[in-house]
Amino acid sequence: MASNDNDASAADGSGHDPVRIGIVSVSDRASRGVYADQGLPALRDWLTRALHNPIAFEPRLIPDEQADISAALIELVAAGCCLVLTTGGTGPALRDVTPEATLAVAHRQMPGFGEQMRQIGLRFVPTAILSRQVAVVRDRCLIINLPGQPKAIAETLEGLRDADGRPLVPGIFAAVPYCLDLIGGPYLETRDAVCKAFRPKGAVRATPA
Ligand SMILES: Nc1ncnc2c1ncn2[C@@H]1O[C@H](COP(=O)(O)OP(=O)(O)OP(=O)(O)O)[C@@H](O)[C@H]1O
Ligand SMILES: Nc1nc2c(c(=O)[nH]1)N[C@H]1C(S)=C(S)[C@@H](COP(=O)(O)O)O[C@H]1N2
Repeated sequence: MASNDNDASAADGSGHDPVRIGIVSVSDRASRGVYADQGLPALRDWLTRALHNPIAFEPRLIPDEQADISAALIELVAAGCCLVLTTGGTGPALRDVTPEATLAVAHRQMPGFGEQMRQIGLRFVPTAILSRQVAVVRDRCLIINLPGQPKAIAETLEGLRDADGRPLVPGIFAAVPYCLDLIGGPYLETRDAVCKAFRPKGAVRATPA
């Protein structure tokens, strides 16, 4: 049974729930300034395009250090984030520890996300099989690992469309709003042109006027 007990009206008067979202870029080189971080802008851009909800972003740029990543995730959940998206550090290299850091703070695992993310990735690159990305729930927050390639962020969230814009492989974000409903989070509303969220009929709320 979906529990939408967070029915607070939006601060912007739009009728959409305001949401706080953690965005975490995990990269040794970007955090040292060797190259400019593209992870946080890509996450911010995609979420802003995809959601009607007013978003307060909580950005973090951190090196591939397991303890630092876990600490950031714990802090973001405690700060009231309903969703945290990480990018980077999911591969098999010895410095890649984002999945371990995420599992260390998990209350529950959500294996379906990892399964689907690798299926999507394989439509773009054969090396998607190397990504160990996971998704977990901590308290009322969903935490999802995305790969580090900046282009992989939209690919994974949005999926793949044919030349006419019809979905070929559903992106994982389609399942995120209903997941948040079920764990007591805010009601996310997506822009269908970017990502059509799926909810069972009984869980769909009337559109704000
Ligand atoms: N935050 C980022 N900003 C820009 N490009 C990135 C970022 N993170 C990763 N990339 C690019 O994607 C590639 C694969 O990402 P991965 O997370 O495996 O990084 P990496 O090779 O471990 O290096 P680093 O942790 O120093 O970014 C990188 O080699 C880099 O070209
Ligand atoms: N959609 C998508 N998934 C992808 C990729 C990509 O380009 N697009 N790159 C893959 C590669 S090359 C690797 S090594 C793994 C792990 O990447 P990470 O260490 O940057 O997280 O993600 C994979 N998943």
